[in-house]
Amino acid sequence: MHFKTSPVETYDFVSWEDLTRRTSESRQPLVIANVPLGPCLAKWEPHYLARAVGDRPVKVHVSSTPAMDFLAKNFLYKTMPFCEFVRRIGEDRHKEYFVSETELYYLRSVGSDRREVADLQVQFPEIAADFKVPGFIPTEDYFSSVLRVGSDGLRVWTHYDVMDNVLAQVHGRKKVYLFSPSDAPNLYLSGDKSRVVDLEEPDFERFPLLERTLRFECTLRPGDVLYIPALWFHNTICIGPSIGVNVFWKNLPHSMYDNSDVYGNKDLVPASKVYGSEISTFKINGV
Ligand SMILES: O=C(O)CCC(=O)C(=O)O
Ligand SMILES: [Fe+2]
Repeated sequence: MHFKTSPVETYDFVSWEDLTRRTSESRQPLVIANVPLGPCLAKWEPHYLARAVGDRPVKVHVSSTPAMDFLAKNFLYKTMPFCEFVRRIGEDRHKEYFVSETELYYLRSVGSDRREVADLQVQFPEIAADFKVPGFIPTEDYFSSVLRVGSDGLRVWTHYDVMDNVLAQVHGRKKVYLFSPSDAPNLYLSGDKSRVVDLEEPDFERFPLLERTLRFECTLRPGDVLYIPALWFHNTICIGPSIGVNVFWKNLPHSMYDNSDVYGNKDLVPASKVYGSEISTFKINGV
């Protein structure tokens, strides 16, 4: 058994205007190569980040298996100094560890309390100026900028977000699988997350409807930016220690978004009025 696959369309960066046109016309995922992301492309690697940010504590995901599964909760959240976290990202085996000497780590930066949105300028002022927010995002619609750092092989579960998003790769590579929102009935969803975590060799016996899906795929290299339209499912795998930033923005009228949503993944206001609040309660601690 297998499913159909398709590469994500890829273009070389031309201009921000060109990107505005392409993303608003197609609303399909796109990879844009050679994007001018600023000095981060030359500077960011684990040692540089460790020196620049220092020992400020960060809350990270710690997983004994590469495939993190939000629904099965097969990982822990632990707080450690940022410099210690990026040092461990580069190790195959750890002298000090929480669950196993080969455990993997993942940072999805967050605000300093449950109401603060992730913003590179606020939580990582030492390095924020290195990263140029892609210039086609309307300033008034900008929502958050999220630092994403992960160990080699670390996989983030299949989910969707409710805002448009660009995922910029700065260091290392990242494999990304995507599915259209029209594949939702075939993805065994629980809220905004899929029970199917392994999309490389999925269990077709357990998830036979997967055969009906079309899996889009791409591998991001430093300087590549992936446009992930709102509601598209995505699943990511770090290839080598990986550093990137994603930026969410409000592509719809702002009154459509839930004001208490700091992750960009709560149902839109009209949807939660239809479904009721119990569905939205799935969505705390999302990515
Ligand atoms: O890059 C990752 O690790 C996850 C990215 C993601 O979920 C997003 O950009 O919305
Ligand atoms: Fe996401």
